[in-house]
Amino acid sequence: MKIFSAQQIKKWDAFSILNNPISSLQLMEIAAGSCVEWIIKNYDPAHSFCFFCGNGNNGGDGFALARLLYEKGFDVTVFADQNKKFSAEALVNFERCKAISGIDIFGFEHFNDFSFNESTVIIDALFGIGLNRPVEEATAKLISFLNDLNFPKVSIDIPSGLIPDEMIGVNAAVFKADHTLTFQSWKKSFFHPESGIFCGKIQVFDIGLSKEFYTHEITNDYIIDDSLIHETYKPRSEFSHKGTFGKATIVAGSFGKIGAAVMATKACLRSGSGITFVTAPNCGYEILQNSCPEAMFISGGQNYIVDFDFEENSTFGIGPGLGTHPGTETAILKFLKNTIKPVVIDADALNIISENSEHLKLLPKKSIITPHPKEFERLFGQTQNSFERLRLARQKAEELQIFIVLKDHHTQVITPQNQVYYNITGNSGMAKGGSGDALLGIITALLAQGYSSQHAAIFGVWLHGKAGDFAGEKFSKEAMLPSDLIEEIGNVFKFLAKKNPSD
Ligand SMILES: NC(=O)C1=CN([C@@H]2O[C@H](COP(=O)(O)OP(=O)(O)OC[C@H]3O[C@@H](n4cnc5c(N)ncnc54)[C@H](O)[C@@H]3O)[C@@H](O)[C@H]2O)[C@@H](O)CC1
Ligand SMILES: Nc1ncnc2c1ncn2[C@@H]1O[C@H](COP(=O)(O)OP(=O)(O)O)[C@@H](O)[C@H]1O
Ligand SMILES: [K+]
Repeated sequence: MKIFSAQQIKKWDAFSILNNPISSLQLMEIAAGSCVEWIIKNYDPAHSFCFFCGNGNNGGDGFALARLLYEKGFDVTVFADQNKKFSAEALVNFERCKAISGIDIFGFEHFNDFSFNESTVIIDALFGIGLNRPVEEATAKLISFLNDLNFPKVSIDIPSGLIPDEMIGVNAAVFKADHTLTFQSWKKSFFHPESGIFCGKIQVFDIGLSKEFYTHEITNDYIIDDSLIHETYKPRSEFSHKGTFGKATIVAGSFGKIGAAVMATKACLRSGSGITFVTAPNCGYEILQNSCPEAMFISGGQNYIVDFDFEENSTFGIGPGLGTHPGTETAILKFLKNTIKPVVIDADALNIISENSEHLKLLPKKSIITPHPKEFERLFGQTQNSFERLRLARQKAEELQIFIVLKDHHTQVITPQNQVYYNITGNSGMAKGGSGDALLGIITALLAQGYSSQHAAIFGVWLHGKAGDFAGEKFSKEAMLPSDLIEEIGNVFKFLAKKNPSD
């Protein structure tokens, strides 16, 4: 799914109104209607709703929603500033609310002495994607007051105070929602940790904006959604043999970190690799042979790797638990100097590369690197926030002609063509040592099976997150282990096969 900037979403609204038999007011009614449906499913009629509506169209959504909820029998109170000019649509919906005697409307100055009750739900319709300057002090006070209230909080379209495509200012006043009900598409700020933290759970409602605009409007930002994965996933042919699905070699482990090699190798085996090798130091021989009997062991040294062979037909995934011993460093750099085939690189292999910026030039074109934020910083330098980090990653992916998998809650896959694919699978149960090792194994297996670097990276992060979600459901986010995630990879493939109409 494409992601558009706020400016593009506004163009999309305008295009839909101009080219379809629908008015701005009708769109607002549809938007409010979709929120009503969600609210009815999630809150029983004993709840009372307090609306905080601004003067733009986000406020208009709020007034329309307040009226529709009232008509469904809910108790509704509205706060708004009648002294400021409303947008045309907001004014119509404000007047419609005002005409209903059962809806009380108060000025913002009364928020402090209003008595909220136990069943209150706060609806934030102060600002939407039209916010174009910092929130004024009085509104900031209101937002801070609302944030301190211990009631469920729902934002309409975007939490008020967030800027849709950019980093928020230091100490910016932002409404902190439990749920964000957004229209038509995700906004970029939902994905980034500094701003995404304000959104709670996100629901996206299709309000019927023009499909023609969606198809033709150009963007470089995408969500990795189920439909993209279905287009990417290649079911296995029954007329196949182990050679059909490639050779993968995991290069990992050192004394005390053989677990990293085990997890990467297991994830690689579970992700469909035809023939799997693991190059590790001898101290891991028995552990690896016992835990991953399907993989062939190749000795790379005694307690850490000091040498490994370049094998033309194999796809290499290098890094988990290697350590940064000078001997390992020499081996990694020698390997990179001798290979031109794309490789997958993580963890200590990235740390070795980051010691000298010249090493980056050794990365074969179309390689995939999978840094977490700290590894990214070691490789490419410090940035002030995740928006800046992404900008730098775009620049580096293009410069080096590699794919960067920037690991985060919403991992980003950055292509050499300057595209960004945001992942929306995965959960905090994966915030544990070992999850990254599994990701390296998964991506290596996909690359070995003939997926392009782009598809291996995109499919890999989605698969990893989805398996993490399945593991979280089974064991809880607290208790699930990266090993559980690896065991769930099979269920993700079953999920994909079931959704494939040919099966
Ligand atoms: N037909 C449409 O245009 C639709 C619009 N929709 C809603 O409309 C919203 C966008 O509406 P608008 O563009 O009117 O803008 P918003 O309602 O997001 O609010 C911004 C308004 O406040 C002003 N403003 C901006 N920053 C401010 C600040 N810091 N302090 C005080 N005032 C400030 C702006 O000049 C603008 O009038 C969307 O987020 C969505 O909720 C939806 O109803 C879907 C259909
Ligand atoms: N809160 C989270 N939500 C979603 N995914 C997460 C979260 N925390 C971690 N992950 C995922 O888990 C993996 C962790 O990788 P990494 O930090 O390299 O771990 P390690 O090297 O210890 O195995 C990444 O793929 C990351 O996206
Ligand atoms: K809002």
